[in-house]
Amino acid sequence: MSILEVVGVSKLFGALRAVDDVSFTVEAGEIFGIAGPNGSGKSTLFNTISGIPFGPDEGRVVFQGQDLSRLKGHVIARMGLARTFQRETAFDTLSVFENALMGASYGRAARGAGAAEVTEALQFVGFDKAMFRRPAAELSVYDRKCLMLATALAMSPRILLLDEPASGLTKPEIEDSITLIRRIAGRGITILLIEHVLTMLLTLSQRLMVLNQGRMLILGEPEEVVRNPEVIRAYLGDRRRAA
Ligand SMILES: Nc1ncnc2c1ncn2[C@@H]1O[C@H](COP(=O)(O)OP(=O)(O)OP(=O)(O)O)[C@@H](O)[C@H]1O
Repeated sequence: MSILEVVGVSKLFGALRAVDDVSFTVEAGEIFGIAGPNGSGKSTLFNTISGIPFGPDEGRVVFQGQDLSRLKGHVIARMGLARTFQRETAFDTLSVFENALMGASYGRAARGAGAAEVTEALQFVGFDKAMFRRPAAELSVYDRKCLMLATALAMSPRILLLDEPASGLTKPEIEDSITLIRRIAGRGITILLIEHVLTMLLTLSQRLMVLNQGRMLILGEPEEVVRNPEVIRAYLGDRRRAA
């Protein structure tokens, strides 16, 4: 059985169908890539799946056999579906540790887990204990992204939605992120990956879906998808901005 089924999902903002009748399934343990030009509906799709901040207007999202479509974001998180955001979100005045603890209290770890899970998640993404007390405001862009990842991992998710983890990173940092995401997948966590950086998408994704104007253009083997002339012309032609 697929771990995630997205069935005819749409999200409307007034007359705009930001996500328009999108359907796909994700298998347990898969890294599933999502590409598409700016404004094609990628982040809105993540919103509708995670319930943060809203679910779909039409269609269904089924996670491990359960329909998420009408559930609140925190309920979905506690079921084991976590996400990160395009912009690094952190409470600047809180410490690195306190930020990740917030994640643990929002997600699955709230059911009896705490400091141990947070410590493990922070160390897993590369923070040593000396960093735990630093305010998030002092972190570099890369470290803020790592903190967002650790916060999500502290929820003990079964599936993780990553929204542009490589944006704003240098080439070596992108390489480090690729390694880290691989290690996360190695823990058995299924990953949905929105990214513009093709090197990351092609290195990590087992399948790649391209959205355009809210609709699925193509879904398939990544190397074939990015060679598809229609994809190159319409969506990826000016996106090869990664090194
Ligand atoms: N809360 C909102 N209210 C109104 N329109 C919105 C809202 N959120 C997104 N949109 C619109 O929905 C469309 C899809 O936006 P979305 O952010 O999902 O695209 P994206 O593919 O993630 O883009 P990018 O690659 O730039 O992050 C865009 O036209 C956007 O302006």
